[in-house]
Formats: sequence, structure tokens, C-alpha cells
Amino acid sequence: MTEKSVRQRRLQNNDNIGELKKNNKEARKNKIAANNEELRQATGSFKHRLWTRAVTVISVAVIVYFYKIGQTNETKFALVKENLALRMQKFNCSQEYEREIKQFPQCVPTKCGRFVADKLIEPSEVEQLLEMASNVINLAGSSGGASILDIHSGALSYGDKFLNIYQMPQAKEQITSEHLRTYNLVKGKIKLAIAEHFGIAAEHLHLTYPTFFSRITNATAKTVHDEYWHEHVDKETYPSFHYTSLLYLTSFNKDFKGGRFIFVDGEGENRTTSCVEPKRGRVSAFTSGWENKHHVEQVTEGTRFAVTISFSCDKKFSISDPKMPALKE
Ligand SMILES: O=C(O)CCC(=O)C(=O)O
Ligand SMILES: [Fe+2]
Repeated sequence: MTEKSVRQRRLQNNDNIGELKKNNKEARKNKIAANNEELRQATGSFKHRLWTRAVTVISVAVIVYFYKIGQTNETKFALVKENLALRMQKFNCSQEYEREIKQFPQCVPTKCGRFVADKLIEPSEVEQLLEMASNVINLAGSSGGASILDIHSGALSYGDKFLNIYQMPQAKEQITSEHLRTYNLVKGKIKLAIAEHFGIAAEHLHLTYPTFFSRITNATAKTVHDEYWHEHVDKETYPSFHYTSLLYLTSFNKDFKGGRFIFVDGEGENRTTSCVEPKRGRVSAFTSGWENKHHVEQVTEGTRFAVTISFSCDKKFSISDPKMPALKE
């Protein structure tokens, strides 16, 4: 091999090596570019997946939220911040109620329904009744959360039993003739309001039993009498009732927490609720049939006082006004 050809070969080799190096460099560059592209795609698809997941989670949360709201479906019939001259809702009576009340044609409401009236009872009247009820119930009281005082029959909760206030001089001490005058006046005003709003003559409404003061605290229930929170229909619990009224003596979120009154309308998927927040002096009245199923939420704090004043269309269930023997003047 000549020197020239050797040199040529070396040059050729050098060229080849250069070519090879160039190719390698190119290949590396391409590989890096491919890797980067892969990484970019992977990151992009990761981001995309993350977005998709976030959107799915948010959508599910929104659906659950609105479904829950839909399920709760609670309307506010009367809030504590409202001061209502009259809020009334009228609707058809339940068939059972209609059938039953037909026996008393002059006592049949034009429509069944419910109303709230905050201006019917004077604040001073409320104060007097609250003073009397709390003083008397404080002498005894249930060992569970719900105590009652019935000044017609004399029943007063005591532990898991009842005492008779007519046999308790300390109880009679707390009830003045002024208290009883106020009680009768208040009861008369509520009776007239029920008669007016349900379109009947007041003379066909008879005060009935049980008509009672209630005191509710968050103490643990000891007997069934303490379990005031169950859904019920007054006509079933108290067959003598045709019209139920409640006068609240303390206020929701001020004197106590929990303890709202809840009407339950419809069933299953069609179930809705409508709440009345108790407040001092608020009267809530309704026809006592299946059209006004309700319950009271559990009281979680403080003390809730109310009076349940009930009316019957059936004269045989009527009770007379309370007359305390040896009254304090
Ligand atoms: O205290 C209330 O608000 C209602 C009580 C009640 O539903 C009842 O005594 O039947
Ligand atoms: Fe009730």
C-alpha cells in the first residue's frame, strides 16, 4: 500500500468517524427531543387527567349538594326574626280528618291549614304566663327533658310521675287570680283567631284536654313522656283535638337552641318540611288532622316554654276554665 493510499484511507476513516460522531450527536439530539416530547405528552395527559378528575369531583359535590337541598326541601313558615300579623296557608283536609269532623257540621273549616300570628298576644301576657309556668314547674319537673303543667287537671311532672298541684300549697302560692285571668283571656283570643281564620263560629269550639304548659330542656329522656320529638298527628295522639294551637313563651336561638316546630308534608320522595321557629308571643295554630303531621326538634341548649291550647268540636270533650281553690289575690 502506498503512502498516498494510506493517507487517503486515514482521511476516509476520519471522515467516517466524523460522520459517525455527527450521526451519534444527531441520534442523541433526536432521542432527547423524543424523550422531551414524551415527557411533555405525559405531563400534558397527567394535567389533563388531573383536570378531568377535579371536574368530576366538583360536579359530584355540586350534584350531592343540590340533591341534599332538594331532599331537605325545608321551607321556613315563620322565622324568629319575623313579626307576623298573620301568615296562613290553606290546603285540603286529610280524608280521615274530613270524615271525622263531618259529625260536627258547624265546626268544619272552610279549608284545613295552619297559621302563625305574632301580634295576637301582648308581651305582658306572655311574661305573666311564663312567670307562672316556670315558677310552678320549677317546684317539681320531670327527670327527663320534658315537663308539663296542666292547670285544668292539676297534673305537674315530677321525676317519672305526676303530682297534683291542687294538693301542693307551694304551687297554689305561685298561681294568682291575675295569672288565671290572663290565661283565660289569652285562650279566648286564640279561640277567636282560630274561628275567624278557619271560617267557623267560635261557639262551636270547645277547649279540650290536654291543654298544658310545657318546659323542654336538653336533659336525657327518662320516660316516653320525655320523647317529644317524634313525628305525630295530634288527632291520633289526642283524639279529642280538632284544632291545635301553641303559644310560645320563649324564643328560638335566644332562650334555647334546637326545639323548632316542623310540619311534615307528603311522603317518600314528595316529603317536604316547613318550620316554625318559636318566639315569645308567637301563636301557631292548625287543624289537628293528618294534613298537619309534625314534630319538635330536640332542644340542645337552654329552656323552651310553650302552652298547647287545644279545641274540640265535640262538646263532650270540653273542659272548663281552671279555678284554683284558695287563690292568692
Ligand atoms: O311544643 C310544640 O311546639 C308542639 C308540641 C306538640 O306537638 C304536641 O304537644 O303535640
Ligand atoms: Fe303535636
